[in-house]
Amino acid sequence: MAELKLHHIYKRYGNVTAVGDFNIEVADGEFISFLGPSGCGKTTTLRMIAGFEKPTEGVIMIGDQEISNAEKGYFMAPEKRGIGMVFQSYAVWPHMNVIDNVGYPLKIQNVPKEERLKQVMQMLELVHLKEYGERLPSQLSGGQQQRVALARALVAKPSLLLLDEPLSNLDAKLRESMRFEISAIQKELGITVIYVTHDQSEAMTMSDRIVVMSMGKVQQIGRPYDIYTKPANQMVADFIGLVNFIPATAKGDRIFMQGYEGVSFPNPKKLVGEAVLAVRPEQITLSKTGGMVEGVMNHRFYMGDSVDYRVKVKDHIVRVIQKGAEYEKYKDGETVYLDFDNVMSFAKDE
Ligand SMILES: Nc1ncnc2c1ncn2[C@@H]1O[C@H](COP(=O)(O)OP(=O)(O)OP(=O)(O)O)[C@@H](O)[C@H]1O
Repeated sequence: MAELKLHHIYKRYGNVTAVGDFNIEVADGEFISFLGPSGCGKTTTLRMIAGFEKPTEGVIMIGDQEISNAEKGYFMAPEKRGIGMVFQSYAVWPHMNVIDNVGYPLKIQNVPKEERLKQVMQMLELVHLKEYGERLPSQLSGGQQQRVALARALVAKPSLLLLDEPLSNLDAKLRESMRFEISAIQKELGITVIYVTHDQSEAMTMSDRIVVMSMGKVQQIGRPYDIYTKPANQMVADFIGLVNFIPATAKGDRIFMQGYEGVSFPNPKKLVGEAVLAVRPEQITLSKTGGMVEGVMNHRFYMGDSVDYRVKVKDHIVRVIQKGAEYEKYKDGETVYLDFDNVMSFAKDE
């Protein structure tokens, strides 16, 4: 059972603030992803939880126990924290077979051989590698090696598991299937997981909540649905999913699309003056006969299950994605009309 709390965590390297004021309370059994572009501070935060980096400020707690308190100068050694970890470079030992690799954490805890083998085989069953116990890592695929690393992290029964881009070395298909396997294992064991990734679809499919980070700062913490449909700012809207930003002006209870003074949307945030409208490509409907704004078909990309259109609307290129559309329905250069649904709005600098 592990609840994890980060309270006003900062990490500074000289005058670089790698992480600034990170706060979260993670519930027992929750799957949390840290998501953000390269250099946003995900790994640094994870390493502070693991105990490989000391926070410059703030407190980290597992359950009721402080594992790090910068003000008091208290810092628990990584091996005492009882945390499991799998990193991007999932070093499995090349000279040990799968059983010995997975059993290693138990061996250093002096667990007797028979008991060790029993626990190792349980873990190998969980990660679907029961038949591979005698093999050396060189006789396994990348995905199988990844699962050995996962089994090794899990065998010590950590209540908190930290995963840092553990699927990044795998091909697209394997990554996809491993997502579901990791989720299933996490649910079955009821462990708390912190998962670092820059892959938004990975975070969306696996997480109970996502922490979106940018430039060392938490931008939003929320359920995947809330992050996607109610992004806190333009950075989050842009990073999670695809989005068109359209300049606009807010007046009273409406926001007017720039260049189309007749086209306006509700103003729930009571913005004033320069604003930005944001609409997802799949929330735009195309038509030949009429709609809110007129545009010219610029490009079409056939994606199999959908067509990805670029439509020139005045000076902007608007991206529209239609599921199940026929590629030939619109021709390049043809006049088309667009209707916008679920339009989001932000202040210009939000
Ligand atoms: N030891 C260090 N000394 C100075 N700056 C550092 C150090 N470690 C990290 N940083 C800086 O802190 C910031 C956050 O780095 P971090 O590795 O946490 O990012 P990240 O989000 O995990 O990125 P990536 O996805 O590329 O791994 C970066 O700007 C990085 O250059």
